[in-house]
Amino acid sequence: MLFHVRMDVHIPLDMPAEQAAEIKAVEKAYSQDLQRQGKWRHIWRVTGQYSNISIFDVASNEELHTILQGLPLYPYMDVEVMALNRHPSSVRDDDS
Ligand SMILES: O=C(O)CC1=CCC(=O)O1
Repeated sequence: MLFHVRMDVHIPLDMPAEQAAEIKAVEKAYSQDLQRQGKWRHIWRVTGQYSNISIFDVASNEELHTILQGLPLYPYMDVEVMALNRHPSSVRDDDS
């Protein structure tokens, strides 16, 4: 199942820089592990914003929910999820 996910990150301004850097490092490793597993298919920075647009390929709504709640930055994010279906006009074999 494919999902389009937008994550807007709002790290509190009073969080110590060292703590923020540590959370971001753990977040990166978590994300890259899921990318290597093929579950986090794409991640794109939204130009000019501390936001990303991601495509997840997971087995269920529950799996996506668990992945998102496991993000180290999750407590500091607004997350928007859209479920995707294959478009009948698509010529791509890898988008379902
Ligand atoms: O920087 C972001 O957009 C938040 C984030 C999600 C995965 C990652 O590595 O950073």
